[in-house]
This record gives sequence, C-alpha cells and structure tokens, in this order.
Amino acid sequence: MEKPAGDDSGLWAEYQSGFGNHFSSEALPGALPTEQNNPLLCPYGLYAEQISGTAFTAPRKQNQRSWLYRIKPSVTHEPFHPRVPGHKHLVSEFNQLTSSATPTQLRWKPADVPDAPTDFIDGLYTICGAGSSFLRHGYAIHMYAANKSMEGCAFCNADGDFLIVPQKGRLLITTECGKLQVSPGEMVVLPQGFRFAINLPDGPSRGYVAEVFGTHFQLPELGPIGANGLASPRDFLAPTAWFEESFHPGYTIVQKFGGQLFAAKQNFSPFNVVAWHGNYVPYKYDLIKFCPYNTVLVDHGDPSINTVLTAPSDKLGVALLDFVIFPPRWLVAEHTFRPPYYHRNCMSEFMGLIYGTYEAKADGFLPGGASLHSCMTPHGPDTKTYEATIARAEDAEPCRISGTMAFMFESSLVPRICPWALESPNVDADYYQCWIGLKSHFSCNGRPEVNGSFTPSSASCD
Ligand SMILES: O=C(O)Cc1cc(O)ccc1O
Ligand SMILES: [Fe+2]
Repeated sequence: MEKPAGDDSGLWAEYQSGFGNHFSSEALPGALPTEQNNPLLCPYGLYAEQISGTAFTAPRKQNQRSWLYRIKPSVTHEPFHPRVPGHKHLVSEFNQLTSSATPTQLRWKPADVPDAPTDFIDGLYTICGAGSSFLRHGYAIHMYAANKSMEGCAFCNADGDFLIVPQKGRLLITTECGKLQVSPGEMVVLPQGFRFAINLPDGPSRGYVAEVFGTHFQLPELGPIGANGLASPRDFLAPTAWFEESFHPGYTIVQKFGGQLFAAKQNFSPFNVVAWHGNYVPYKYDLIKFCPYNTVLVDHGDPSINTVLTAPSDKLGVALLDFVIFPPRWLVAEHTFRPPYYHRNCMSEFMGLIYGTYEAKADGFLPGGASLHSCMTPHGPDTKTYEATIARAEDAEPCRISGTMAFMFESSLVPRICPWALESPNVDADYYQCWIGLKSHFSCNGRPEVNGSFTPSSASCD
C-alpha cells in the first residue's frame, strides 16, 4: 500500500497551488479590493485586517503577511482569561522547570486514542523541545490523540507555526483563509496567529506536530540537484476563501500564548473572511508527491537529501528544524550497506512513522510511535536489519522500498523532554536491546564472518 485509501480531498475544500506565492481569493465576486489594501470603505462593507508573520521590516524575500477582508474584525471579542480547565501538557519554554534532557536512546509505542471525548486541543501534548516561544527561538514537538471535532471554538497558536503530520484519521481544518482536508500521508502547516478549527470525520485520530518559534518553513535549496526535484512548489496547496456569517453566542477563541491556553468569548464565527490576499497562508502537501534523489552508484546519502521543508536558524545551512521524509524509492547502491548507517549526529533526531516499516528497524518502531536520538546519541539499524542486510550482501539487486512513510524532525537545538513523555507507559524500556545483539564480525584474515543463519527480513525491500 503506497498510501492509505480514502483521500478525497477536493470534495470538501478547494485549493490554489504554489509555495510562497502571493495568493488571492474571494468567495464573493468583487470582495477583494484591487487598487489598494485598506480602502476607506471595503466592498460588501467588509473590514480590512492584516496578519503579519514577519516583522514589518523583514527583508522583502522573507516578509510574510496577508490581508483579510472580513465581516467583523478579529478584535471583536471579550477579554482573554486563562482557559478553564487548563491544559497541563503543553510547553513552550524548555528549561529545568519544565523538562529534562537525556542522552539515552528513546522510543515510544503508539499512544492509544482516549475513550473519553477529546478534541484536537485537549488531545495535544508536548513531547520535547528547545528554546522559548517568548524569545522567538526554538521549537516544540507535540503529538495528539483525539476522537472528536472541535465544537463552538477555534484554536489560535500565538507561539509559532504548527506543522502537523496526521498518522491516523483525516483532519478537516477550517481556517480564516478557507478549508483544508488533510489525510494521513499528507502534512499541513498552520502558521502562527491564524485561527482554525479541526473536525475529525473519522473519529479516532492521532499524529505528530512540529512547532517552530520565530521562523517559518521554507523549501530547501536544491544546489547541484538543479531546478527540479524533492518537493515541488506546485504541489503545495493553499485554501480558497470560504466564510460563514453566523450568530454564535458563546463562541470561544482558544489562544495558546507562551504554552498556556487563554479563552475569549465572542458571538460569531471567526471564519468570516470573505476575501483575502497575501503570502502568509496555511498550506498542505501530499508526501507521496515528493520526488526523491539518491545514490546511483555507491554509499548511503545523508538524509538531508529528503528534506521536504526547513525552518532555518540564523546560522547558514543549519536548521532550527528540518522536516525530512523516508518515502518509497529504489535502492540501487552497489557494494554498499544500504540501510541508514550507524552514526552520531550533532543535530538531534525525532522520528515518527506514518505507515509501513522503517528501513532501519525490523520491529519495535510502529506507525504512530516515535523515537528520539538526541545530540551525539549513537543509533542506527537494529540487529535484525543489520544481520539481514549482510546475509544477502552477495546478491543485493536493486530493490524498491514500498508501502512506507517515515519522517524525521531534525534540529540543531538539543531537545529537553517533558516529564509525562519520559514517564509514559508507552516508553519502550527495552529499546537499547535492539542493538545489544550486534556482534563482532571481525576476522583477522580479512574476510568478514557473516552468520548466514538469519533469514533476510522483508523490512527494507519488496
Ligand atoms: O537515524 C535515522 O534513522 C535517520 C537517518 C536515516 C539515514 O538514512 C541516514 C541518517 C539518519 O540519521
Ligand atoms: Fe539518525
């Protein structure tokens, strides 16, 4: 299976294609002012409102903002108060009070979706992160497990951009710019400050979220690859304008601000934007459209070759957070150990699995599960994968990795881990065992001893 069935995007939502474009969209003819951004009187009596995703003065190349033309401006609400009930499992400042660091290899089994009614907001919990949303530098990695649509409320993340990777269950996301349907196998970016509501048409749902503070995701440079390849700008889809005019007493805006949830009441839906234009927008991307480039002769390329999106740090070429995937592809390298190499990395690697089996782990790393190998923590293929690979070393024909989609959030900042993630019953306490069986194949006469008693596993090839 290349991708779970049931992706009927397009039915619920209509899109415009491109990455970083200056988009424009109107749900009523003539609703978008064309001569200027801020007319004295807007068409249809709308209010003009700007949302800025970068400082007004950011260089033109990085500057991101959109103009929204709406029935009432977003300021039309009662004061924000800490939400009751609070949320105990969200963190946006990673320090000794909130989290701790460990160099040990960590792996989590998939979390069960709760039985109690739980929407996306309550089902979201932080796993780890670094830096601070207040200082506008850092990231948080969250996961969610939920089973019910958000009702009578919209979520707004003032802390950073969410990159959401659903693993189970579709997300029907209503945003101020319009609607997005996101299936497992796709990802969506909801930039800082946009209000959105998530419906779960399939019920039980779970997935992964990377949140970046103080920067935005961009496409990686292609360098010598050339003008094409990896994620193509035209495969990114932004919504088209959609609005509702509803009298909705008690509608709640839930704002994540410094990791804390605040609530404010208003009496109408915030999805009242009739037209908009700009380059600061939510967007989605289908990971199966990724066009991988890789080794065609020898050796294992670094995983950066599979970068879908990167959130840059201030250091040239060093990511605050890269979103990297391990998609279906051909492995053709000659006399090469084809699975991921054993390594230690100054960057920290959080991994998740959307479907299938990951090429470095014959078992134990399950769809919906996760692993974390922090800065300089050694890791690599498990014993079964290693032994199966060298057992068929002599007859390694080109083979296709199929039916799998793993991903990595890779960061230059060392993550601190939340106590509930470290103490979770889903922690795989025996993770280290997957490498303990790696034995010496050393032989003084030069020819490695290969124990042929292992049956080659089907973990990496068809
Ligand atoms: O650790 C991992 O499984 C991710 C990874 C994959 C790969 O092919 C090379 C390096 C790397 O960190
Ligand atoms: Fe790695």
